[in-house]
Amino acid sequence: MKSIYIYGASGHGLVVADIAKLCGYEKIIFVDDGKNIYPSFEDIKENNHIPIAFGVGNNTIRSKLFEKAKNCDFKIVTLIHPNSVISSSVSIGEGTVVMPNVAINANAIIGNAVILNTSSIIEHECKIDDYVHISPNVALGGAVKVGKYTHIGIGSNIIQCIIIGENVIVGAGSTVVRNVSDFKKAYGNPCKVKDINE
Ligand SMILES: CC(=O)SCCNC(=O)CCNC(=O)[C@H](O)C(C)(C)COP(=O)(O)OP(=O)(O)OC[C@H]1O[C@@H](n2cnc3c(N)ncnc32)[C@H](O)[C@@H]1OP(=O)(O)O
Repeated sequence: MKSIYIYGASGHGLVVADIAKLCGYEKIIFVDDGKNIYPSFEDIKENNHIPIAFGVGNNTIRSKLFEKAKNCDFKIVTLIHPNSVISSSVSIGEGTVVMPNVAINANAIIGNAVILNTSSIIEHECKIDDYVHISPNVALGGAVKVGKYTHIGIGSNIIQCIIIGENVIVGAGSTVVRNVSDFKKAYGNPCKVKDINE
């Protein structure tokens, strides 16, 4: 029986587990360091013959789980929902999850442990760095760049060629028409930009 660990038994983890099943994994084993009903990473770390994927939506936490699994030589799985549409020229990193109805167009580059959530559109030549979360119904125009740890909120639109830095949050339903630098929060239409802790 084909087994997989899903590290993080959150609501997001449930969605990841559904995709894993559609990708042919018959036995889902949740791993969670904070919930006693599941084994912790410490319990499973010697069993690195079973592949692993990540079920945590928080970008910083997901990056730490990814590094832990990598350091213990786990095979890190990239899960792609069969109802996504992906150009053959796209590259997708390890530990990334592509959810239903996602479209990724020509020459886009997607990093490690990224979440491309339901119905997001990643246009041609976009570059999405590691540990990014692109929420449901987001549209990125052509050649948009998104830096590490950034979260693009649900239903946002980003026009072509925009550069969004690292550790940025783009608020739900925002329209981004100018570049956004690192550690900013940007929301509204057109979005206003503030320091992340403002
Ligand atoms: C499957 C999934 O669930 S995926 C997850 C999807 N989740 C998201 O996309 C959430 C994205 N996060 C947001 O949009 C948040 O509201 C943030 C990060 C933009 C702002 O959060 P905070 O800094 O905590 O702002 P806060 O809630 O205090 O609101 C501050 C002001 O901004 C306004 N505001 C907050 N978010 C937005 C937004 N997305 N667009 C426009 N205005 C907003 C508030 O109404 C408030 O206005 P007021 O001062 O006039 O009352």
